[in-house]
Amino acid sequence: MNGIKYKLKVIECDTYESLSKNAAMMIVQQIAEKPDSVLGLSTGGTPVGMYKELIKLYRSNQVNFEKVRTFNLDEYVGLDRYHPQSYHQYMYQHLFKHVNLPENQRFIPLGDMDLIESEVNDYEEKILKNGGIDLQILGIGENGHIGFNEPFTPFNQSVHTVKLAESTRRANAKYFSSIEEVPRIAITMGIDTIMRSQKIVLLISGNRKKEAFQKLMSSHISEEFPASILRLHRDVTVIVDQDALFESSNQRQSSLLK
Ligand SMILES: O=P(O)(O)OC[C@H]1O[C@](O)(CO)[C@@H](O)[C@@H]1O
Repeated sequence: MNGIKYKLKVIECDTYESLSKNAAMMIVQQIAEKPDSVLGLSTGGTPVGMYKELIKLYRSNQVNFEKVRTFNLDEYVGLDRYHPQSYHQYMYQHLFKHVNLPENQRFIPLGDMDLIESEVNDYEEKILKNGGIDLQILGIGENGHIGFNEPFTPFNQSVHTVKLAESTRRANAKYFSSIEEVPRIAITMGIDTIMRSQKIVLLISGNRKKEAFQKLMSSHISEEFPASILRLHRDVTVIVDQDALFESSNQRQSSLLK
């Protein structure tokens, strides 16, 4: 990072389907250019459509994962890899079981409580040993978190454990039977790990993310809003759908008409 603020490239999509297709195509293009690419992957609701598109593209022979390596951003601490809400299971269900990505080329941090201390160092080291991330896919939390880097996480952190914000636990409670079941701690790539990726693609979808998108575009950089650091990365593409745009197309239309 050299302190220079870069312009974020923004792709506005009419629908979530179009956002998902655009994101999947960026991955396909990356793998076409570099078949042994290292991809950084994210979970949550937003990239589900992107994974569906990737599977379709794989089935129609438009992408080959044979040499690809993947590193996921984060995992809950306290859920083992077989827990249905673990990100290990998420990745298996939404992508890995459908494509030809060899098992020993997929990496997700381990959330097992007894392994967590060594995992923090091991995971960062594995990313470095694989040459770093070529293309990192990100989602964003309503509070601006990327990975599980909650507001006020120091920008210079590598892989670490984090106490989840209550708002994040509430947002993710829909995947569990009750909020009490949502883990309180997670392991995540740090902001520094993310910023070392060659390219970053940030997906922003839905009404709930309007404010986050607006703050991101305001260009003020602060640890209070973790995603604001992306301004200091030279190659970030934000793919946003209509629902998350802070001005609805009607509003834009009427301001054009004035
Ligand atoms: O897409 P969602 O479900 O809103 O999640 C937003 C972000 O929060 C996380 O679930 C926490 O890491 C990310 O994986 C995701 O990018």
